[in-house]
Amino acid sequence: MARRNGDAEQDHQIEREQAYVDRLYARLDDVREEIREDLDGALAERGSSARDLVEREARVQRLTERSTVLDHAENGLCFGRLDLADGQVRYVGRTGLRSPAPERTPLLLDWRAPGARPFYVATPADDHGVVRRRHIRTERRRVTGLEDELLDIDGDTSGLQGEGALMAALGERRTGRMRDIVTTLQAEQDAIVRAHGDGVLVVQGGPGTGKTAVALHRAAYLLYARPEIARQGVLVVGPTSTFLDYIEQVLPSLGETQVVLQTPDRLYPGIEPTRTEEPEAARLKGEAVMAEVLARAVRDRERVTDLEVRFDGDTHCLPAAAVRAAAEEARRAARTHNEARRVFREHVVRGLALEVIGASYRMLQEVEEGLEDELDRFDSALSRTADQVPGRVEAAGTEVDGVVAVHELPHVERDLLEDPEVAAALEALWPLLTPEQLLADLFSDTDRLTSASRGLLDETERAVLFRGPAEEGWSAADVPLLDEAAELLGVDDSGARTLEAARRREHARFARRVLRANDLLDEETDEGGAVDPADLLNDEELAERHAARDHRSFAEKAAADRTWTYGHVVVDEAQELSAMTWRSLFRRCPAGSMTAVGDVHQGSGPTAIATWEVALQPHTSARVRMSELTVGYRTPAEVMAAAEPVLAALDPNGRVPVSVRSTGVSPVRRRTDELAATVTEVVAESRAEGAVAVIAPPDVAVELGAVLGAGTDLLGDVVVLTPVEAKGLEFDAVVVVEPAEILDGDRGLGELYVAMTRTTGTLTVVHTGEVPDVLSHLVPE
Ligand SMILES: Nc1ncnc2c1ncn2[C@@H]1O[C@H](COP(=O)(O)OP(=O)(O)OP(=O)(O)O)[C@@H](O)[C@H]1O
Repeated sequence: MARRNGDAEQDHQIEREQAYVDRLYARLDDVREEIREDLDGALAERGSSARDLVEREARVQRLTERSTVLDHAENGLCFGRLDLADGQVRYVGRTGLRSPAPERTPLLLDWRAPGARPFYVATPADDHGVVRRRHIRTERRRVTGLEDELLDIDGDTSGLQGEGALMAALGERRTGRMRDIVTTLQAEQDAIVRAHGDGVLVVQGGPGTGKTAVALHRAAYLLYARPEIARQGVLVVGPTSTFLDYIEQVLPSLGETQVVLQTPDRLYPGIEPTRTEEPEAARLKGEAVMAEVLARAVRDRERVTDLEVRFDGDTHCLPAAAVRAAAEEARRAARTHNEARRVFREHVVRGLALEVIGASYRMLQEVEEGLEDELDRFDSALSRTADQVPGRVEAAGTEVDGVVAVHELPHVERDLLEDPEVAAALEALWPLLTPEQLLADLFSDTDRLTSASRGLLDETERAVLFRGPAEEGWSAADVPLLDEAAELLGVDDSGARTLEAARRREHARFARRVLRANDLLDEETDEGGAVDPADLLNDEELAERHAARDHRSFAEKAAADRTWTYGHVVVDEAQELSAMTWRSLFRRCPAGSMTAVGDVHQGSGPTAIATWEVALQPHTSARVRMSELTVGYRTPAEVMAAAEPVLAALDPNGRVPVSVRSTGVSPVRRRTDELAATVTEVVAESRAEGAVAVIAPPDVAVELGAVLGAGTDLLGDVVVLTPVEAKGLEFDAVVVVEPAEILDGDRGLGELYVAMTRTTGTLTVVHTGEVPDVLSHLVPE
C-alpha cells in the first residue's frame, strides 16, 4: 500500500509540508517565548496577598512543566498528517499546538489525543474516515521525506502502518539508548498503549515484539490522559540497572518526567543487596507463604507472660492475663507491631503502677474500698483509654496521706518507665523492631524459625532459610521480605510527628519572614502579635510549598520513600518477579493500576513464573487482563528461525514472533580451541555492523571482558554481558559464546533464547566443545 510519488511531485509535496512545518515551529517559538515572559512575570510578581504568592508558585510550576514538554518536542515536532474523507486535515506530533487566541484553532494534535488515533490504527479495511496517512520525516526543522498510504484504495496490505518509516526506524544503528517509537507505533501496539488504565494489564510477547517500548508509551499516554495518575507519578520496574540506563531517555523524550525507574532489588530504600543467594533460597523467599511466616514471626515477638519486676526494693508482678489484655487492646488500637507497642506499654505500665500503689496500701493495711474496687476491676480498666483511669480512681476517693496516692499514678508510671530493669522487661515483652532486626533474628535462630513456620514450611525448607549470625548483608530475595516486615512492623512515628510539627512551624516562620520581606504581612501579624487565621493558613500553604519544593526531583523524593504510592506501575520482564515482590509492588499502587510486560519463555531467575494468571491474580480483586504481541520488530526472520528449536525445547507449544524484517543472512557457528582469539576476531568482523554484544556465561564473560577491554557500558562500541544482563537489550550484532555452558544453568534454555534474540542484524555462536543439540542446525563456518 505504501506508494512513492514521482521525484518532482515528491519535492513539491515536501515543499508544501515544509511550509506548514515552518509555521508549526514559528508557533512553537512564539509559545515558548510567551511562556518565558509569563515565567519572568510570575517570578517578578509581588502580589497583594499571601494567597497570591501561593498561586504564583503554582503558576511557575505549571509553566516550567509546559516549557519542558515544548523543549522535548523540538526534534520531530510534527511527524504525521491525516487527510480525512470530509476534507479535514490533521497534523500529528509530539505535543499539541493551537493558533493564538481568540481563534485557538488546533494546528498540531498531540499523538495521544483521540483525534490522532487514526494515524496509528486506520487501515483500508477500517479507515476511520482517513483517505491518506502521511509520515513526515524531519531532520531538525527540515522536512527530509514523506511516505503516503492511501486508505481509500483496496489492495494488498502488509498489515503494517507506515511500512517505509517503520523499516527506516528499524534499520537504524543502535546507540545504546532506546528511542521512542511514537512516529511508527503499530495498531496492535496502539491498542495496548491506549487501553484503559484500571486494573492489571499483562502484555505477553516474544523477544523484540516491542513490549518495553509499548509499556513506556502506555505510561506516557496515562500520564497525559489521567490527571490522577499524573499527580502520583509512574513507577517503572526493570530487571537491571543496565536496562534502566537503556530505557531512561524514552519517557523524557516524550515530555514526561513524573517517573521513577527502579530495579526490583532496590525497592526497599536504603538497602543495597550485596549477598548472592542460592537459587533454592531465593525461590523460597519469593513464595507467598513467607508473608505468613513473617506475620507469625512478628506475633512471636509479642510475648504474653507474667511480668515480674523489681522496683523500689520490692518485687511486683503483673499476671499474664493482664499482659494479654494489654496486648489485645494494643492490637485493637493499632495495625502494626511498633505502633501497637506504644499502647501496650501504656497499659502494662498503668497496670504495674496500680500494682505498686496497691502494694503500698496493702503494706500499710490502709487499703480503701475504692482502690480495692479499682484494682479488682483492673482488667477492665486496661481496655479504657489511658487518661480515663486516674480520673476514675481519684473519683473513688482513694487519696491517703503519707502513702503513695493514686493521684500520683502518672509519677509512678514515669518512674517505672525510667527504671532500667522495668524498661528491659517491657522491651523483652514487646520490643521496638526494625525490619532488618526482625529478619536477622528470624533467619539466625532455629527456634524462632521453627515457631514462625510450623505447619507452613518443612525442616528442609527451614534449613534453606537458616543463615549463620556471621553472614552479613542482604540478598535481592530479602528485599521484598524487608518490605513486608516494614509493613507488619510499621513505624512508631510519634517522635517523627513531633518533629514534623516543629518542621512545619519552622517553615511557617520562614514563610512569614518571606511575606514580611515582600511587604505582604503587617507587623502586628508577626509572631506574638494577633495572627489573622486566614494569613496563618496561607503561611502554612506557603510553608508546605516551600517544603514540597524540597530541592529534590520527583524521582528522588518518590524513590526514597517506601510508602510513596504511585498512580500506575509498569513492570518489565515481569515474568521474573516473585509473589513477594508482587505484594510489595501492589502496596505501592493501592489503586492496582499496572502494566506487566514480559515473556514466560524468557524467564531465567529462580522465581520465574509459568503462567501470568497464577502469578498475578492473587494480588488483585480485579480481573487480570491479557494481551499479546506477536510481531517481532527487532530480530530478523533468519535469527528467529535459528532460535526456534531452543524455544521448542523450552515449550513445544511456544511460537516465535513473526519477524517484520529479513536480512538474508543466517546465523553461523564457529568451533574453536582458542576461545578468546576467535571471539576477538568475530567481534572485529562484526564491528562494521555497529554496536556489538558478546553474550557469555558469567565466568567466560569476565575473562572475555578483560581480553576485549569491554564491560557492560552500553555506550561502548563493544559490550560483554551475561545472558541475564542482556535481558531486554539489543545490538546491531551479537556473538553468543559457549552455549553449552549457558544451557547448564538452572534456566539455561530461557537464557540461551534471550541471548540469541538480542540482535537486529547478525548472530554468531562461538563454542569450544560439541555444539548443543538445540543449535546443531546452525551452519558451521
Ligand atoms: N512500532 C515500532 N516502531 C519502531 N520500532 C519499534 C516498534 N516496535 C518495536 N520497535 C523496536 O523494536 C525493538 C524491540 O522492542 P522492545 O525492546 O520494546 O521489545 P521487547 O518485546 O521488550 O523485547 P524483549 O522481550 O526481547 O525484551 C526496539 O528497538 C524497538 O524500538
